Amino acid sequence: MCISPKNPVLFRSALPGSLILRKPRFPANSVRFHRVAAAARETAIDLSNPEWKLKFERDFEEKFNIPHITDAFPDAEAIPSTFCLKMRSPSYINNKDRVLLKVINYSSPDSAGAVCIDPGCTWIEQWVHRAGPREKIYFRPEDVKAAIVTCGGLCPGLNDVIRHIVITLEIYGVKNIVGIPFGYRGFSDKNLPEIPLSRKVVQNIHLSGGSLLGVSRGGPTVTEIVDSMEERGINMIFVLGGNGTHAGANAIHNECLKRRMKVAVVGVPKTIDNDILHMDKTFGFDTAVEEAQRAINSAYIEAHSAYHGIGIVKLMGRSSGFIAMQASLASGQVDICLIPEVPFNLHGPDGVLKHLNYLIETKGSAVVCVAEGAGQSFLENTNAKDASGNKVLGDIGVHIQQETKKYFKEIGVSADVKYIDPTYMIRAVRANASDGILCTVLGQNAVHGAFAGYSGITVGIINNHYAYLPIPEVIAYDKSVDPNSRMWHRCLTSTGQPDFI
Ligand SMILES: Nc1ncnc2c1ncn2[C@@H]1O[C@H](COP(=O)(O)OP(=O)(O)O)[C@@H](O)[C@H]1O
Ligand SMILES: O=P(O)(O)OC[C@H]1O[C@](O)(COP(=O)(O)O)[C@@H](O)[C@@H]1O
Ligand SMILES: [Mg+2]
Repeated sequence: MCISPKNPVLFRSALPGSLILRKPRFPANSVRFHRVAAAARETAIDLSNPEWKLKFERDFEEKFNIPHITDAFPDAEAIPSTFCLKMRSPSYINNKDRVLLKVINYSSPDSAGAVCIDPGCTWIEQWVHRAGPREKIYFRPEDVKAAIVTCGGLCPGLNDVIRHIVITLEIYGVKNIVGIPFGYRGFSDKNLPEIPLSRKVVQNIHLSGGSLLGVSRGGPTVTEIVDSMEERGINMIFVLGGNGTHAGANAIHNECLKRRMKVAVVGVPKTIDNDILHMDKTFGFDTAVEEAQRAINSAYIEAHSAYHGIGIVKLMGRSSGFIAMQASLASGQVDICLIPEVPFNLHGPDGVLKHLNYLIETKGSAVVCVAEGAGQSFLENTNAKDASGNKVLGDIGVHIQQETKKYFKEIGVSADVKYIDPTYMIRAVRANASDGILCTVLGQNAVHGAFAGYSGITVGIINNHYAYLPIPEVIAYDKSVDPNSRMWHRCLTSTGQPDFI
């Protein structure tokens, strides 16, 4: 039966024979109204003002405006673009071109996944800046010293992005291109020399995973980084990293402005967790999902071939379960998908373990896919942080494995439990074809953005189009799986799992 948001929910638990009355854990209406209220609050919209829609759209345009060199240097000279292709002259993007951020016109807040500004769910246009080459540029290629730095954890596609930044810079005519070794650390560690980059150096780097430049967490302060940039004469910097790296990039941009340095700081979002706001996806995510399927398939084969086999796979996702959700959906072999956004119990009548027993009784085997950030409340909180200040997580995969073994022993049912942790294997692979294309376009657009004179921006794919966004807007908070979204519900449809609360 269908779940009505208006009533308590009657639905059949996956446990045999039990028809139970439950309140929906995510009462759709209240969540949606909460979202309406939150959106209105966030934008300080006075809905009683008849002009509120116009005002919202104007405020949005302002918020998503992308900082330009001329904001601080009104006299900065614009010259005709030096970006030229051998075969033909390129077509340019007009600075006024925009990409629509939200493309669904929800007719009511009850509509699945609806995010509304007002209770009537009025259609509001939210436009962001279109990425690509501009006719006028604000840097003379011969005056440019461009640097590339890759920070945070590894991610498939880093080399592809580096490669295309270098190739595109050369097409503009830049000769002085360097890589900063091992993330922000390379700015302060005197034992780590710059890596000279050219088309020749980067020609084949996309054929392997990892980063040609190396990565790191932690490192120097923003002041030290900008001191070092000043010393080295860097006036264009491409920063590849996640939310932490982008917070750093934005601080670098602000510090450069404070020092009146004419520098373009451009980010390219990198995280297999896919937790960056507003974009369809970040590069490396598709590859990670594809690779994760291999681990899930192995867990399935192991579980399916064993008597009462249970396969458990842990996938990355510090605070968001995108990889676990998408890999579960893609594989079609997962019975239970656990993500940080959706609380669950292991024990008790509605817990995961009881359901595992049901699966063993009915199917003979089961596969669990768990995101690393899920179920952290079951584990000891050590308060430990990594060098970047990220919380060090406990191993939920090991915990579920141990609890599963214990549980089946206690109830006297034999169970053959296998645990696979493929996390670092997934991160280290080279980008697949779709990520390869994404990386190519992002790398090229990062260079176009810098030459166009933008700074403090990042580049992303939005509704299949490429856009520039101001950094603060993409890192305001971590993007996470919406438990009310169609995608999570599709995942639940695929696994057939009940609520574990
Ligand atoms: N709020 C911040 N301000 C400035 N730099 C930051 C900030 N957060 C993280 N960083 C720096 O960014 C780099 C990468 O951050 P990290 O969180 O490890 O990875 P990611 O960028 O993938 O989220 C590290 O060198 C870290 O010191
Ligand atoms: O062992 P490391 O290098 O700290 O990486 C672990 C983390 O890297 C990630 O894959 C991605 O994190 P970043 O986006 O911060 O690089 C997380 O899912 C995971 O918690
Ligand atoms: Mg991060």
